[in-house]
Amino acid sequence: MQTNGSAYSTRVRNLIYVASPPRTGLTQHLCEAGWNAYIADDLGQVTEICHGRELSVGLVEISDPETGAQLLPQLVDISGSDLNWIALIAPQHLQHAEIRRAIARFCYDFSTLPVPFERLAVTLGRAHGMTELRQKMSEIDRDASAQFGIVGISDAIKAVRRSIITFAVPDAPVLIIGETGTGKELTASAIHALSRRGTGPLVTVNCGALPASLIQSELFGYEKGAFTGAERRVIGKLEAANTGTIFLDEIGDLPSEQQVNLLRVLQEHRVQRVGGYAEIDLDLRVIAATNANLERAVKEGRFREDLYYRLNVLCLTLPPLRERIEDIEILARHAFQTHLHERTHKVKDFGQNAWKAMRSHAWPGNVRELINRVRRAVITCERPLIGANDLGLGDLARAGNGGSLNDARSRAEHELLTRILRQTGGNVSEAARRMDVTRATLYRLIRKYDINLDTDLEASSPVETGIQIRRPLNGQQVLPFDARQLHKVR
Ligand SMILES: Nc1ncnc2c1ncn2[C@@H]1O[C@H](COP(=O)(O)OP(=O)(O)OP(=O)(O)O)[C@@H](O)[C@H]1O
Repeated sequence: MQTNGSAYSTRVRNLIYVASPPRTGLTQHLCEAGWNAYIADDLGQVTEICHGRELSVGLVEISDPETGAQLLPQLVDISGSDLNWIALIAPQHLQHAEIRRAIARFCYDFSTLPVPFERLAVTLGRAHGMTELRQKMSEIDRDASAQFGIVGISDAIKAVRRSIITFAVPDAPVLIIGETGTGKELTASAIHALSRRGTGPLVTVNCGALPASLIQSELFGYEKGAFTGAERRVIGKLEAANTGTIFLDEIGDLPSEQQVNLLRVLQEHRVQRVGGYAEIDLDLRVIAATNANLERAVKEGRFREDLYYRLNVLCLTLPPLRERIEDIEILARHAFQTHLHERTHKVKDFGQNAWKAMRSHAWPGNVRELINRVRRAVITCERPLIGANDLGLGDLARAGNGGSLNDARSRAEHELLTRILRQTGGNVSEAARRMDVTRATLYRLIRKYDINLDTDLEASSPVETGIQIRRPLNGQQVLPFDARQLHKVR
């Protein structure tokens, strides 16, 4: 039921009034004071009313302290945390500790019955004002916290955004260090876009995804007839990045022979196509990224020291998501909004246990994993609130702290799995052989870590034959995610 009071007010203020039965006098007052009051007497009606409406205040009458204490968290779960609840309660019921606790935890305010409407009107007005203020603040926060498409409010991510601005000005090489999915490519794109080369190309090469035999021609290009099958001249990635930026992802995986060649290009600013004689002048900036410990690779002789120092002029480290838990909510909300148009049901927010699970999860796949989990939940969740199960984190809603031995094992397992899958270009049979597990186990791990072979191994090259997963693994829809928020050429 709805009572409409918009004739008395220039601005519409929507309120939900939960009572069984509703007080006729009160609904009339609400109407006269300019409230659109939606009246509900059970949770089903609350769900229906809350869906798709901009409500600012909830008014709930507690007729029994015990059921009331259970009702309040359910109301907040249905309405989402943006709505301010005000409890109306008889004074004697306030003797029950349970209901006092629930009101303190889940309500914006309360009034004891009978309540003069003038007083209640003030409380309602304040609650409405607070909701509006919060919405405005979150809009402002959202804008400020998403500069260059890099969302986050933690000190660490703020420092990253400051570094991006600083590093965009000079033309010096940048080395970005961070685990998989922490936003290395996004950061490189932002530096490029802000730099004087921003109108030039940004070319990405995933050094870990290319077999050694192909890297040379991929980077340097080749002339017609340079080798069997070279039927025409092909421009390499370095040449394609001329006047712009080349982003060398997974630089630690570059084979040593190519490390020498790259070093020469960086020193001489010139490139020679395979099978060609001409030296082509290059004017480009290099941004490299690694999720491996390059210093250790240098010490162990796997990575050239001179190349390391040439690349590591400006260095930026991206912290893993588990070390900046304060970013989880804003990132999840950002992913939720981004993919809301894909929802198939009435999903409108995250439930309490989803937040709990997200805070407990170790996020071995970092922001990429979070985006993919939220996206999948938005599409598949059939209820108004996304739960931990919809995110595939059901177990964590009950336990987990991110720092346990199991979490560490999971991280190591995930890292190895992604690396091998990249190296094999997504070839499951080959990856299973290298990891010494059966294909069934590999499929299980891929599902466990929510790895999407179409997008998570984006730059992988399908050079090796064998079974390539291009279809859903568990009967669910494949959810590709477009990482390219800023322009680039692959
Ligand atoms: N702070 C952030 N805000 C918004 N989106 C982010 C953020 N960090 C990462 N992402 C998104 O997460 C996904 C993974 O990011 P990106 O590809 O830049 O990570 P990466 O560190 O380069 O990963 P990998 O090492 O696996 O290549 C992308 O979709 C990117 O847009």
